[in-house]
Amino acid sequence: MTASPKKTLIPVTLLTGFLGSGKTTLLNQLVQQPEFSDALIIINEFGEMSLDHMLVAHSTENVIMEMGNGCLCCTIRGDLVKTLRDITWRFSRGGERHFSRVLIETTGLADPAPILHTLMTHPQIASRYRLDGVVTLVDACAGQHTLDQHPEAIKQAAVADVLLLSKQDLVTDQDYQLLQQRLRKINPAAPQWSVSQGEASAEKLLDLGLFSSSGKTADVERWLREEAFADTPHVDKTPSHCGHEHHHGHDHDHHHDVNRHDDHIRAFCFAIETPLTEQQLTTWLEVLMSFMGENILRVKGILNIKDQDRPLVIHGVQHIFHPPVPLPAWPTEDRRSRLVFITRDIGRETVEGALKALTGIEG
Ligand SMILES: Nc1nc2c(ncn2[C@@H]2O[C@H](COP(=O)(O)OP(=O)(O)OP(=O)(O)O)[C@@H](O)[C@H]2O)c(=O)[nH]1
Repeated sequence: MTASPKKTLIPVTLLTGFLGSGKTTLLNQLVQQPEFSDALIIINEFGEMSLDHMLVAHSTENVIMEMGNGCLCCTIRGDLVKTLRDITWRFSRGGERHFSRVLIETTGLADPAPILHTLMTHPQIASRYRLDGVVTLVDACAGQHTLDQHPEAIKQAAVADVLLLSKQDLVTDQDYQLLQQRLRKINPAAPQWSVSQGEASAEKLLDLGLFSSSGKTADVERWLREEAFADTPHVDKTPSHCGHEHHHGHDHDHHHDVNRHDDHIRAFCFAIETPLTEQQLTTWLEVLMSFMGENILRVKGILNIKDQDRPLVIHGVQHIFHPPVPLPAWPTEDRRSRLVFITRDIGRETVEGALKALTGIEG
C-alpha cells in the first residue's frame, strides 16, 4: 500500500471560494507575480457561457476554460481529467513542457472533495501531478451568511491549507475578528491572510503540501500543524495525547445559532504510542472511511508502522486516501503516530474507539 514520493510531479493549487468571494480578482494579481508567471490556469465556470477568463490579465494562451454544462465537481471525471492529461503535450514546445505548475479555479458552488479525489487518486493524474495545496477565499462581508446557508462553503473552509479573507474594507474590525474566529474553529491549522482587491503574496500560497517545490524534503511539522489545534480558545476538556479537540457549539459559545452547520465540525488531533502493523492501519482506515467517510472532511497523519524504520504519511479527503507516502526519515525524535482530523459530527472518541475495537491499540 505504499508509494514512493515522485519528485517531478507537477504541483497543483486548487483555488476555491464561494461565489463572488474574489477568486478572479485574486487570480488577476497572482498571475502577475513571478511565482505564477509560468503557471497554467484552469478556470471552471458554472453555466455555459462566461467571460471570466477574459478578466485574467495573463497571456491567454496559459488560461484554459473548462466548459462543462454543470459545475466542475459533476463533470470532473471527464473534463478535468482530460484537460490535465492533455495539457502536458498541448502546452509543450520542442518536447519540453512550458508550464511549471497548475492552478485550478473552481466554480464557487463546487464541493472541493471530488476535485481533490481526482487529483489524489486518478491513475493518470496522480502519476503526473501532486496537490500542492488548497487555497480558499472567504468574503469577509458575506462570509458569515454564506457559512450559515451553504454547507459547501464550510467544506471549502475545512479542506483549506490557507484561508484568504477578502473585502476586509467592507466590514468592521469586530465583524472581521468574529469571522476569523469562526474560521479558526472550522479549520485551526490553516493560516488566515487578509487580501485587499486580490493582492496576496504568491509565496504564501505555494508549497503548502508535504513537499516543497524543490521536491526534496518533507516538512511534516508545517504540514500537520498539530500545535494549531491547541492554539484556539475553544478547547474540548477531554484530555488528548497530543492536542485538543474543538467541538463547536459549546455552552460558552453564546452567540452561536445552534443550527449552524459548522457547529457540527470537529477538529482534533491525537497520537498513538504503539506502532501499527500495515494490516491494522488498513483495517482501521477502511472501517472509518466506509462507515463515516462522508463525514471525515480531512485527515493527515504521520504513522509509525511496525518493523519499519521510516514513517508513513497519509492524507485523506472524505472516503478517499492518497496512496501513503513513506518518508526517508523521521522528522523529529518523536516516534509516535500522529494524526489530525477535521470531521462532521465524529469525535476523537469515535475514531480512537474504532482503533481500539479493531486492533486493541489505545489512542
Ligand atoms: N470592496 C472590495 N471588493 C472586492 C475585493 N476583492 C474583490 N472585490 C470585488 O468583489 C466582486 C467579486 O469578485 P470576483 O473576483 O469576480 O469574485 P469571484 O470569486 O471570481 O466570483 P465568481 O466567479 O462569481 O465566483 C468584484 O466586484 C470585485 O471587484 C476587496 O478586497 N474589497
